[in-house]
Amino acid sequence: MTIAGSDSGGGAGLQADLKTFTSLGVFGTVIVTGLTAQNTFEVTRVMEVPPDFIEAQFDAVMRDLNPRYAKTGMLASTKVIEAVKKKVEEYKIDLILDPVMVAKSGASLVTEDVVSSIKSLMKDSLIITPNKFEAEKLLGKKIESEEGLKKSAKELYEKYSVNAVVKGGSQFGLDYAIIDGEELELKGEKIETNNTHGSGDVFSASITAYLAKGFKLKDAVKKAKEFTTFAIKYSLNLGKGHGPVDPFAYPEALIEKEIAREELEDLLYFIEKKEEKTFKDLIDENDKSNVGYLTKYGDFVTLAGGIIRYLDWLKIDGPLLVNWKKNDVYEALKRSGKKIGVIISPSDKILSLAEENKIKLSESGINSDAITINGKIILVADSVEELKKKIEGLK
Ligand SMILES: Cc1ncc(COP(=O)(O)O)c(N)n1
Repeated sequence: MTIAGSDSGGGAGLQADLKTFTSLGVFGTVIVTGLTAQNTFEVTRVMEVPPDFIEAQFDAVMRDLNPRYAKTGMLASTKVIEAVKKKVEEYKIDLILDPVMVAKSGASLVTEDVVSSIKSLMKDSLIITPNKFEAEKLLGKKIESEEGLKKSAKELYEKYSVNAVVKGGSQFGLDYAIIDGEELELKGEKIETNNTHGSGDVFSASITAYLAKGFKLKDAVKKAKEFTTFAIKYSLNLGKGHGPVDPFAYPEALIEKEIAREELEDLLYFIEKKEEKTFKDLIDENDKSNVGYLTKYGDFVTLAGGIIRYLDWLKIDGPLLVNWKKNDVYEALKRSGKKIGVIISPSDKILSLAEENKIKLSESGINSDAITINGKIILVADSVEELKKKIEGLK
């Protein structure tokens, strides 16, 4: 469950939470605490949901769907926090408290000073996930170094008897957690991007989802860090301000691998059944893994054996492998920015097509149909259909 505000821009708030839950295969329920008129660079208005209506939402959800874990997002005022506190205690919900105060755009999301009421909610929480700025507010002091960040997690843990993960953001490039007294340093790949709108929401929502899936808190936090890093790595360049992170990047990468598999199977069937004659002389027996597909998430799918000659036939020598070995096909796809490729031996036909400018052959891969690497030619395309046409053109 998420207890959060709506972001009209779609990148943060309950929208980010629900996308995260869905991406991780968890069904999400929603207690809307407020509405924001917001985009990637500004929050023009915040409207609170009346506390009795917040309570009514809790009652409706808990009477029927009864989620065990909930995360908080924007809790705009003391009244809102009090209503949430009452219901979280009544229903004994395990709370992941994300003390959201300011949007990435710099605009305040709370209509008054809510620090002291957030502190009272901390006591009801399983874990809190402040960023550096929020931790400073909660502790009433500045965090200026990595050491200070580490200390702040410890202080929150000791002072409020609550597990804490303090997010260092791009300033520190790492997060510190104290969970059941144990220190944990969370370091992800450093990603240079301004598009981080919603990153905090995705982190707390993914902790919640992993807990709901049965992971222990420490593992849920570690996995959430990976999930969030991926969402930031493939964030979307939308809007004029901080573009949104993409919680769908994770399942999309898995789907892309499956599409790669299907596309390769389609290509191989085509070569085996329809273009055996064209291809027979173009296949070099010594080339293994001579077909491949590069997804937009950087996964390279290939065949262990590739297309081979067996007696008088062409045969497909599986199995399909992901990120097993990066070879000349991978290199050609990287250079050209294309998706699918196959290695062929230089033939008179392809060389004359290149001379006539019917096929663009290059080493650099720029705007090319085929790339030359180590004396080989890799025919590349954006889709299997396009590659089939290119293969037909080699007759
Ligand atoms: C409704 C709502 N909830 C949370 C955030 C925080 O997200 P961010 O800090 O990434 O802007 C937000 N901007 N809007």
